[in-house]
Amino acid sequence: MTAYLIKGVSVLGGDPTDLLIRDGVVAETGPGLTAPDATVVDATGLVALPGLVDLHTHLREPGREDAETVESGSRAAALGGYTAVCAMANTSPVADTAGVVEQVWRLGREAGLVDVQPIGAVTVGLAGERLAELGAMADSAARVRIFSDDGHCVADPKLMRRALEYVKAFDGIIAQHAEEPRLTEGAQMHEGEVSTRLGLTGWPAVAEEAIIARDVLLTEHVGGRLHVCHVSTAGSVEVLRQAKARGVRVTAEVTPHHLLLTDAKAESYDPVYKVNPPLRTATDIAALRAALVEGVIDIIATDHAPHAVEDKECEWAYARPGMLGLETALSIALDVLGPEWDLIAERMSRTPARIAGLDGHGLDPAPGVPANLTLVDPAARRVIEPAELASRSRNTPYARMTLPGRIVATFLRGEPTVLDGKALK
Ligand SMILES: NC(=O)N[C@@H](CC(=O)O)C(=O)O
Ligand SMILES: [Zn+2]
Ligand SMILES: [Zn+2]
Repeated sequence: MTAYLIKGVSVLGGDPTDLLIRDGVVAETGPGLTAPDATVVDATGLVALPGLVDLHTHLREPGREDAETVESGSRAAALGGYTAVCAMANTSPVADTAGVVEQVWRLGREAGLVDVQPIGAVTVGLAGERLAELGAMADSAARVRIFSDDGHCVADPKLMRRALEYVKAFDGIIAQHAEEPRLTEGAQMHEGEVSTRLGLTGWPAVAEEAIIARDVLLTEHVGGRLHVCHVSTAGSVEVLRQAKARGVRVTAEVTPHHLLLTDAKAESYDPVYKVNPPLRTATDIAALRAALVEGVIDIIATDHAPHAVEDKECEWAYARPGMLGLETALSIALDVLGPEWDLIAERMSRTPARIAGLDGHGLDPAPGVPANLTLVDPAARRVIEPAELASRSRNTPYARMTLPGRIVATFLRGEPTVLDGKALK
């Protein structure tokens, strides 16, 4: 195994120092290190962060390998500074058995670019009718601990209660896509002034808030663990604030796009802006940003949702919801939060690693710690070119935008997956 000597790097914004990486771990830190056998990486001006961890990624394999594969999504993740991603279960076939989650887990190991931790479905086929084999997925080689019907809401309160109860046996988490289905029938975008003007059917904020409120109460009742996916409204933040004040075991994520883009984007009728939950208002964005800083929202998760051209470049009403996220998330976080490196590490690495129970991830570089880390050039600015993304899909909402920050290198257990901004596999 090659040793790497990273010279002149700022760990989380601190004074320049050196990091020696050997045998998969950070062997030594401090200024002026030497190691004749090591490959030197000049990291002058770069910031080292613990490798990013995404709790919410769609990799599309098995079933839609034209949109993304475990390998292409892993490469996009590594280029985005990630060392671990949790793969959502809405594949085809659905990841609702030990066999499918083990397949995804194995494909992740073979790609070897990030740790791929499969999420299991809550219900068979995401149909919301009966519980999937949660125990078998937990006992499988993939050791599933997070279960989600993401893409669909577990709308039946009795099923949701049983799922929360069942996974307590192994300290599992139910990650909910909070969308009351009856309140969002035919919905195309956020229900508000813009939807009224455009004449598009609205997806009201209360459809999200009502499910979060219900699930928080169910979680409190059974003493389980709930994670709320892609929180998008100011009202949801208030529900979460109250729940946390009462000590309910609930965590929540916000996506980069919900921190930056508003429903006004729908005025273009460009389906690249169609997403679930929909882009909301500037008031919601302000509340989400404040909640993220405060910790009412625990993490940033990408909800990276690749879609093939024919599913996205069509009329708004027929387009699938979802947008790419892995290769731009850190830039959006820098744009929204500024160079608050400790906060970024907390919300994009340490806390998601802790929630998902990913040992060896989310740890600041220090002697003896597994070398899962990423090097960022905070001074760089880059223009997003969809054709240059590693994802198999092109549905980024940031096309031709200039964004701050560039991932220069990513290390997974001491081996570079990205160097000089290029993926090594
Ligand atoms: N976010 C989306 O708009 N789409 C996701 C599903 C989901 O996260 O709900 C997808 O799988 O495409
Ligand atoms: Zn969802
Ligand atoms: Zn999703």
